[in-house]
Amino acid sequence: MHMKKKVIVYDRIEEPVLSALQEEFDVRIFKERDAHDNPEFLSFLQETEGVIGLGFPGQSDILDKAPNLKIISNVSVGYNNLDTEELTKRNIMGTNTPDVLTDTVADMAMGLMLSTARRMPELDQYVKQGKWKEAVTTELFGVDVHHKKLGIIGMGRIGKAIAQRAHLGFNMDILYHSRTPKPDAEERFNATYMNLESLLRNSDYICLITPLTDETRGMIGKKEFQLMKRSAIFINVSRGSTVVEADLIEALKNKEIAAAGLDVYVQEPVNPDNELLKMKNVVTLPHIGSATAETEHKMAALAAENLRAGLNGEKPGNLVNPEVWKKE
Ligand SMILES: NC(=O)c1ccc[n+]([C@@H]2O[C@H](COP(=O)([O-])OP(=O)(O)OC[C@H]3O[C@@H](n4cnc5c(N)ncnc54)[C@H](O)[C@@H]3O)[C@@H](O)[C@H]2O)c1
Ligand SMILES: O=C(O)[C@H](O)CO
Repeated sequence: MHMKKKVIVYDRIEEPVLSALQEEFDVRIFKERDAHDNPEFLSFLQETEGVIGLGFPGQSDILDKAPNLKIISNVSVGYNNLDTEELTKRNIMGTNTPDVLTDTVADMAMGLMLSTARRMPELDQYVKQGKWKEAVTTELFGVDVHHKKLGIIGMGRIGKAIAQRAHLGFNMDILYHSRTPKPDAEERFNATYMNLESLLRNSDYICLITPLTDETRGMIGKKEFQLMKRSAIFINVSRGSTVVEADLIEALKNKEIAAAGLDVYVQEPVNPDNELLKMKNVVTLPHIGSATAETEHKMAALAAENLRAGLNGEKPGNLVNPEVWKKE
């Protein structure tokens, strides 16, 4: 009898993609808490050929326990959960889901910027508590977004989609810092390339949207917050660990910056005792940049396509370690 290949769905994958995978493969769903010592997880992992999901810890200690693994298909564009060198060494493919989420994340970055600047969550509470009159006071007025300077750190797919919205929709001046200059962004959004220090000094809004790598880990800390304007509003939609969170808390407490809008945290789910959650000038979201019904579906479908290709001996469209692919 033909044996179905074993596949782990890690954390979750949306329907109807899950049902389709269950038809084709021997699927088992595991959650983050299982990754460490659940004997059922460890025994299934021994025989697993493919993993699909969110944030599977693709590091050597887990890979040692997965001798048959061929592919880890992330349902995310970020792949900081994967040790790509280690995967390549072991001939394991890693894939991600770029492009399909770009506009959704950029919409959310603009939403965070607007809601932080115009204090929307705070005002929402006043209205719902019947305190309309108390809400309409100069102390609770926000600041303008339009015609201000937006500094984008990481002018990639999402960075450019943010620049498009901010420049064409809100008449913002775009400053940016990236590994290399992006002539297309300069042409389309009149964006100005700057070193990090100049960007931090000159921006009214700073939006961080780089991947998390060895280079970007902690790239915004005490020194960087001190360079920002006291009126600056800081938005992080990248990964929590691109920022030194303790330094962000200090900068907000000491009024070195005005406010922050955050979708990501060093620890997720964020610890309820985290001081950021107690600050009125911080708008928080639970890492939902790409989480709309439409985009979740597109990401799940693309990740399943990558998984199928990898398990059928074809080259997946979104390899994050392309050097692993060798034609026989
Ligand atoms: N909050 C969310 O829900 C959410 C959703 C999607 C993506 N993300 C994050 O956004 C990241 C970017 O996604 P993308 O599709 O735009 O990726 P991308 O690869 O198209 O763009 C990343 C950009 O960052 C730049 N960069 C890399 N290292 C840098 C450094 N050291 N200094 C300055 N710039 C640097 C690159 O040059 C590139 O232009 C993802 O890796 C992920 O971590 C978060
Ligand atoms: O990287 C991404 O796609 C999102 O942050 C979901 O993890």
